[in-house]
Amino acid sequence: MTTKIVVNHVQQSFQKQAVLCDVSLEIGAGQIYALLGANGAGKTTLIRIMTGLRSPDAGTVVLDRYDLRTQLGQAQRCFSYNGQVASVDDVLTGFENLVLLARLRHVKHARQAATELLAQFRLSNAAKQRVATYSGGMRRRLDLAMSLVGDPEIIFLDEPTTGLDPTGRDDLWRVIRQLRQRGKTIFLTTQYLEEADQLADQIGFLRDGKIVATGTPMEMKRLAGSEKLILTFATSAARRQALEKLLGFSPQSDGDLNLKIEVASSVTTTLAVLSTLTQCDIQPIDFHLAAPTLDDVFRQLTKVG
Ligand SMILES: Nc1ncnc2c1ncn2[C@@H]1O[C@H](COP(=O)(O)OP(=O)(O)OP(=O)(O)O)[C@@H](O)[C@H]1O
Repeated sequence: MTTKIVVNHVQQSFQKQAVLCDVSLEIGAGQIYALLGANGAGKTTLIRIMTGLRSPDAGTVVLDRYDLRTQLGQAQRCFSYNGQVASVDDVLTGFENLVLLARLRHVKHARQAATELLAQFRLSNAAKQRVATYSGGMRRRLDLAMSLVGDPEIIFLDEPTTGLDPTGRDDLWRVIRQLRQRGKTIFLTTQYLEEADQLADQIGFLRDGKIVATGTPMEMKRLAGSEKLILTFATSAARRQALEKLLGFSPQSDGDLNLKIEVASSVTTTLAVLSTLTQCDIQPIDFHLAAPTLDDVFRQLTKVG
């Protein structure tokens, strides 16, 4: 796989306060990379550096083979940046916004390109409406459509679904997945674990100015440990009794009525646990397997760090 984005040992401080200490990452062509981090972790700072809007104190960024320090002009032609603040003009219609930008970017057949983008983002019916009348979700979709004018290879999205309702968010996720299917390379920042889980091929956790963990959503979840078998009992007395009988499985109490058991091999352990309980005539009223979530990874990273 060709590498599209390389960030090498980037550092950035503001008033002697280090925000990015040493950030390196690589993203392959056609991949979605989600950078996760809490408020103020430095996500926007990194995206601004990766798009040439800010020069870092140290380190380099290469986009599609172009080093931003020396080839910013060439690099700018291959990416688009969609920031947290919408870049659309309220007074113009959706169509006019797109045509204007297409002409500024010297796109041939600007009107046709605008019409196609409106259709792709399910905005054809609103094409002739002023943007001031659009809902938040429609504005965000138009904003994303704007960032695709000129058909860039690399797309940067800074917290793309912040402020959207669940329908607007699902819409945007669908569009982002379609872009990936068309071979676009996407770097997005998010505070939402679920968003990273749903969209990303690679996830990076930014904390204390560093990427403290990186991997696929599956690898990240493995970092949080194995699956857990959750057993629920009708009374706390039954739960206590079960706890004594299951000591060999290292059960942990989880609330008043639940027991939690880590299972390396889910089927074998679940069968063994249930068979032990049956032999002792103890019946749980419910049981289920819980896969680790990215929340667990966050907790794990906080514990380790
Ligand atoms: N131009 C600047 N001058 C001084 N401090 C700055 C500047 N830009 C960012 N910072 C500081 O750097 C830190 C990281 O900010 P940044 O906006 O990159 O975080 P973020 O992870 O994007 O946060 P959020 O999720 O809230 O958008 C913050 O403490 C912020 O106040």
